[in-house]
Amino acid sequence: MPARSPLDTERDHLAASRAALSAMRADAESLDLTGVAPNWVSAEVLRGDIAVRIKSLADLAHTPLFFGRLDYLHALDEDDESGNRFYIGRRHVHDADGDPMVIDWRAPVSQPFYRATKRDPQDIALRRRFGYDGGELTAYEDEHLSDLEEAEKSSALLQREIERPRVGPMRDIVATIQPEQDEIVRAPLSGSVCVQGAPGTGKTAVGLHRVAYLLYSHRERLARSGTLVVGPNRSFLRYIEQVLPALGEMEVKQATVDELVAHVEVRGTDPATAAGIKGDARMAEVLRRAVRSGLRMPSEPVVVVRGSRRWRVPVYELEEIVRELQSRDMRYGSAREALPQRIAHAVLVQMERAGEAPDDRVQNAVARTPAVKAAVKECWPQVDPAKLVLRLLSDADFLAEQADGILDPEEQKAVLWAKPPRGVKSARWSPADAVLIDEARDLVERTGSLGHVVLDEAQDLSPMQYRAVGRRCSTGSVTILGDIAQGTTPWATPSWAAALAHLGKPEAAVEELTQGFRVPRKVIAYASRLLPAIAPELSEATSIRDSPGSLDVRTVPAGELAGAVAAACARALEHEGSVGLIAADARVPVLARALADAGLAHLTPGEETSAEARLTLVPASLAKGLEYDYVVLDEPAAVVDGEPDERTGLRRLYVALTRAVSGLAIVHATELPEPLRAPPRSW
Ligand SMILES: Nc1ncnc2c1ncn2[C@@H]1O[C@H](COP(=O)(O)OP(=O)(O)OP(=O)(O)O)[C@@H](O)[C@H]1O
Repeated sequence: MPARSPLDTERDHLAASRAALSAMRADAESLDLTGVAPNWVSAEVLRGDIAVRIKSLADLAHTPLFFGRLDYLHALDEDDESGNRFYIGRRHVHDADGDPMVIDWRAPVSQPFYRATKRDPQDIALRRRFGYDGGELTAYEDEHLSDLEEAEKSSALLQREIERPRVGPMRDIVATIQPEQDEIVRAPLSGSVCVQGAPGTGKTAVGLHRVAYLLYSHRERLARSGTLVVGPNRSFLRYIEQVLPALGEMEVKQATVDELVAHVEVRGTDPATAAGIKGDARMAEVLRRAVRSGLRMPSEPVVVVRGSRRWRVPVYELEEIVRELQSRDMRYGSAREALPQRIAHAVLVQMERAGEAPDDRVQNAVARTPAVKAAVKECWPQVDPAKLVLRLLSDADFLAEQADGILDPEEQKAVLWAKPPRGVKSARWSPADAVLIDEARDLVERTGSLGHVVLDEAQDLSPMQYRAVGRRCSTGSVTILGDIAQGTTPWATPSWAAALAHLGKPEAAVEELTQGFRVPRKVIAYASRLLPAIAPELSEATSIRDSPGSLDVRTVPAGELAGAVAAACARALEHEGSVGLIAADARVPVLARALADAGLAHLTPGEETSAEARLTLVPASLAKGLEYDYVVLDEPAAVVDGEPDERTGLRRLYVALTRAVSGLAIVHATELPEPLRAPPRSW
């Protein structure tokens, strides 16, 4: 028999691991729950858990079960049967004896796969990467990390994975997480991390893998407290939603900031000035005052009648109770709940002095008497957060009182409704109003905190929005991902220090990612010409992609623009992979018609690209976070003009210029914005 090649041996291990995974699944499916759970509720919960486990044990034919191997120089544990060789994959697989066949990428033993270098081999003799074609193992590549003779070389498999055309939703990157990314992924749960990174440096990917890592390392704690990924809009969330399930994590919630604060129906918008003021952190103080504006000192004593006796709590004593509650760092609603008990306690003290021995039940009964209730209503009225904000935005005198010394008269005028609505239901609430209501709610009743929140495209939030996200992780931690240069709201944060302060996590470490995985060299160099105008403090991203990429800039006569753009899309579609046509929002209808005239069907963002439908028409306002193999960019000057000021316009353009994985074609009739006028460098 001919000797088996190393590749054959690895394929044997793959086949054996697959068989072991099927056995694990069969085991889970055959679990008999009869008599295990004490009641039907627990039985249902258990059944649900098992269904999730069965699903997570599915063997996805096209997803490699392992993508790497580590041979340690020394066995990690003398008694450990598994020795010093580990296969690294998306999930743990063990054989019938419980011995590991594949180790989860998140386990501590897997860490050197991502971090070990020749300079710091971390006790690794061999790191092997596997190449697959579909589900088939076709290649491997070795690095002998402890062999100083072996020259360091860049990995062709890694490069191939990074250059692979992208169709469909975002994929995981477990096989190729880079050392600087891995440090963020595996940062401890207790600390909050803020990542500044140029376009395509893997911020979103890193954030999602971090959640998966934290869930693995702190499963029970986070299962109880919950985890959440916050993204800029639904189409973005749809683009990333399959990454965590592919990593075996089905329970992570996703939401936009607007969805987090959806206490009222949002049907309106604000002019930029009003939105800016409503999003300003000073509004938190205005609301704090407004919530407390109904507090009054008691005007009459409380008289409680029980049997033949009357008990009287004098005004000065009631005042003391109210003052004491006011001085405490308590939510308005909790203090309101405590007040009747405090008054009842004062009655109880009198009863005890008179020789009675009342117990808790008596105190509760006294707290519920009409006299006590009336006093509470007078001194500490109930606050409905939406009604309060409604009043603040419609009643000029009330606003003036609450905003005195905080907002100047011009600012007050800007936030007041021109025509006050009749009630909460009929009001045309804007997104910024909903955030104000959320703040007011939190002043009344504490918002529950999750264990960990990932906030993506964080540069665009207003201070009030940061506060809304911050209270959802007040006792947990947060991963903040963003790029100051891509801030396109009028209130985009000027610095991460400011954002972190509003989030309530000023101590978070700020890390920077600079290696770009998406945008080819030629394209990122061209886009980076905008940096001095939009974020002079940031350094240009480097591209770790080998290919320089293609960059084509064409000028056409104004009357021919839409047709030339459609033709550029047709040319892009000749290549493999996805195509995104990005244009100023206002130009989308014209271009939709031009595509139809050219016989090109198109999708809208959020609709999944597939081998048959590969062209998406993307309004510039929705391009953030997305990527396409080929991008056709329509009329850059229109993208800039679509924004209220030039800096925001150039930032929007920077986002549009940095969505391409392989090639970018720019078609324009109007002169290009100044930094882009000189022709691109040839490579
Ligand atoms: N280590 C890696 N290996 C392979 N691909 C990677 C790696 N890191 C990132 N990528 C890929 O690079 C692309 C860009 O990543 P991602 O969208 O996370 O970047 P980003 O920094 O969030 O970009 P943007 O600022 O534009 O939102 C994605 O296709 C991602 O899968």
